[in-house]
Amino acid sequence: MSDRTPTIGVLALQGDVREHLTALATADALARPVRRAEELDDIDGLVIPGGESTTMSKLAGVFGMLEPLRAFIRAGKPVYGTCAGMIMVAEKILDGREDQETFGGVDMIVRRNAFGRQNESFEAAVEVAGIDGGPVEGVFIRAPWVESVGAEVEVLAEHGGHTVAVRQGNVLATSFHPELTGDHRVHAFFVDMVRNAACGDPGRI
Ligand SMILES: NC(=O)CC[C@H](N)C(=O)O
Repeated sequence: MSDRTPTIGVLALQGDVREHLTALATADALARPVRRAEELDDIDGLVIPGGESTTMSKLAGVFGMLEPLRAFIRAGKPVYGTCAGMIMVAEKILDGREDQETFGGVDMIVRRNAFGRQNESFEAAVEVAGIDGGPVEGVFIRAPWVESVGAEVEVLAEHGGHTVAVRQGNVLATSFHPELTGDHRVHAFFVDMVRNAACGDPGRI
């Protein structure tokens, strides 16, 4: 594991950017907002925040970020998507806008607003594989769930019989928002993924 403090960007096109910057800083990373493709060259990993994936997708197109982000993910740089960010790293979306583009990276089908129909917003204790110290408090806000995954995808957590956290190699995704609680263990887990990737170890769990 590298001792260097990793620099982690938060995609700042739309969504709860500030909360992720704070959580990453607490988890011992240098955190900075990223809005332009050139800024991807200076970061070791990227968080895609929660927000509204249709807007984020549209803005990514307008700002010329779709292809650079796809290349960033393909290059093996660690990426963590929360909620709308999870949708953005899915290969396929259900209940999305017809022309909604994603960055991809995780071979999964994600259903937008899946929990939202019954219940707009709720919190639940979620046991996440690889996160020690008991369940994390999952904040679900019009959250997606993972409908199905390909063979390369590890399911890390489920809630109510639905997959809510996954990892495929360098890409981590959760339906819920750990940045909205004071518990930054999921961010610390991601910072470790970034450290391990920076020293050439894919750091699979
Ligand atoms: N909290 C969230 O990020 C909500 C995601 C939102 N429902 C979407 O489809 O993008």
